[in-house]
Amino acid sequence: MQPDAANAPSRRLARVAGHLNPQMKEEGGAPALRPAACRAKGGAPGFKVAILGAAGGIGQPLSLLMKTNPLVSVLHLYDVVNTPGVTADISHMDTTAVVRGFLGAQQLDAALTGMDLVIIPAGLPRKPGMTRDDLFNKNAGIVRMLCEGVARCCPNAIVNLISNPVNSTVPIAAEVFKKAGTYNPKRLLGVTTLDVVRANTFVAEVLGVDPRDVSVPVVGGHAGVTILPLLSQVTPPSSFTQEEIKYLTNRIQNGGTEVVEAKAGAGSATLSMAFAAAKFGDACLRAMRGEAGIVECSYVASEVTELPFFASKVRLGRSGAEEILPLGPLNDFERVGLEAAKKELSESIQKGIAFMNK
Ligand SMILES: NC(=O)C1=CN([C@@H]2O[C@H](COP(=O)(O)OP(=O)(O)OC[C@H]3O[C@@H](n4cnc5c(N)ncnc54)[C@H](O)[C@@H]3O)[C@@H](O)[C@H]2O)C=CC1
Ligand SMILES: O=C([O-])CC(=O)C(=O)O
Repeated sequence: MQPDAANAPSRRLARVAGHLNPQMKEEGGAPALRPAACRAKGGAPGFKVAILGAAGGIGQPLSLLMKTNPLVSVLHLYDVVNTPGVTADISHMDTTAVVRGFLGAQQLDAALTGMDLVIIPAGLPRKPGMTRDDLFNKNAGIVRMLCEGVARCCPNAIVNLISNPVNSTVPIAAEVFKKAGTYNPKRLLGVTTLDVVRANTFVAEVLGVDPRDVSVPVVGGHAGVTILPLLSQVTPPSSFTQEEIKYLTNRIQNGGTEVVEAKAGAGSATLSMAFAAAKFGDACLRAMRGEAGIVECSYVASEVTELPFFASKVRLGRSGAEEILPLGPLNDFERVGLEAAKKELSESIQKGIAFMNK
């Protein structure tokens, strides 16, 4: 080898070094790679996904799981703390997605620009003794600010909203998008997948079968009595005693509280939630790619009941929630549950809308 050649900077290394994110370095963070220059070689281009609240209890394992998703080509990790470390760590995983970190409000727009899917687990979690609604005062403002960013920078992105109280934060997000003139109800999806994941698990335990073979529709909303599992519609078709129905309904409705109490002040469900959000995010991406027949439960703008938002089965497509499926036949127990769910949901929806219009 010529001495000159040995001393010349490697073109390949220069390419990587040249793509350090100077903003992250200025703020004392670890360097990150610019996505545009670092597209996966050979594979399909994939989707650009942002996670807002990526350094949190849900955000970190969710970032890890989305980094393993082959449909993701670029993964933007945004938070107001700790993204340099999380980004450096996750970026070393030898999977396709290129990871880039963004820290603090001044980098929100850069995090969101060009995104196809935005997943939002930012906000405070519950402690024992709190309801999800007790999080409203803190999380409403966070969701508003982040959704204003979505409206500015990626108005056509599909949004998966996790931050609690979901029953109110989804209406808040809808109002933000309406005010910005970017609202498309198909693109705003409240994540209730954890309720379905729990329902599948608990029902499978009772039936003594593999939870992967069980599918329980869970409708209504995402808090207490608004979480309404439709055990009469479980697949494969299964019958339950009245005692089993009461036990399962109660356990599914209070699954979040079960975890909050077990964690005894250290937060709420994070790992199972990350699993559920990754599952739902993957379903959205597959639908956006054109895969047909993808049906998931989600809390969306809806005409299934008289309420403006309701969780039910939705058919996902290229543009998000393309069809809201009807509830199907309910038994007497479920009809009573539906009335209780609607009463509480109505108040939570109004609270969200009022927050945006005060
Ligand atoms: N939809 C659902 O099924 C579930 C929802 N949740 C909700 O998800 C939320 C997050 O829970 P955890 O991850 O356990 O909380 P966490 O406190 O561990 O993480 C939240 C993260 O959000 C970040 N954050 C705060 N303000 C922000 C802002 N303005 N912009 C960007 N990031 C910001 C924090 O810095 C933190 O890293 C909570 O509201 C919780 O109630 C939790 C479990 C299930
Ligand atoms: O219970 C909480 O506060 C978190 C949550 O939404 C859940 O685990 O379902």
